[in-house]
Amino acid sequence: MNPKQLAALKAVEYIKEDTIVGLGTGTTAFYAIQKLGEMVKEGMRVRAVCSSLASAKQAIESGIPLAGMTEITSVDIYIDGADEVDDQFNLIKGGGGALTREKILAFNSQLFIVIIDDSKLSAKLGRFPVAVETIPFGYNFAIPHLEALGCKATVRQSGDNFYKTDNGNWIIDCQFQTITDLEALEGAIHAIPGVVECGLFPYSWVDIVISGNNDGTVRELKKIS
Ligand SMILES: O=C(CO)[C@H](O)[C@H](O)COP(=O)(O)O
Repeated sequence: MNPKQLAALKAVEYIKEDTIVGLGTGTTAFYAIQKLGEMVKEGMRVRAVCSSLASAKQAIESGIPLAGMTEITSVDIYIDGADEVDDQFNLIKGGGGALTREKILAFNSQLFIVIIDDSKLSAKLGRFPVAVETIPFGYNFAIPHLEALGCKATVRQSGDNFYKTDNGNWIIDCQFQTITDLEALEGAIHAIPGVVECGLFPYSWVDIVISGNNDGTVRELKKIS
């Protein structure tokens, strides 16, 4: 079994009967959705909210009922991958472009479980670019302000076009050096008009990180504070 699948299978053990489950996006979350689909087929009663149209499609095809968005204001558990995780559990997410919906679910979850493989671990964040979602009108205005914060900013492409998020927006990938103060950087990015959200997730939102390894082991990490 690959390390992402190991982490995902461990995480779904936390899902309880009759709960609202937030389902993330990406190749690691894929395995969690797949397993939850099997659990539902075996009789488990849950309803899901997904952080992307792709994950919602997979959930529906796997037989997982979706919750109506007008019915819920929080989720019991949210399981999702990450692109980079530091010692304190600060995260960079958004490699799959779903950061805004992911952030809404993470912020509004009772239990946020991050599933990764060991290659995602860093002592300090900064290896992976920070995705910044902007409305199309604002993206080009935002670039110099983002670069003034110390990054190299690149608009994400999909073939010959700009990559379009599920919210109809563009993404600017911002490659920083080491990120020393996540909250200050997040605040500065949010202050730029036209920015919808960015892929920085503070440690205080994260409850559990589960990481799989190529050697077939999986572990729950301890937060270093
Ligand atoms: O943030 C994300 C999508 O927006 C993903 O969780 C992140 O990119 C990790 O993806 P993967 O599990 O495929 O490595």
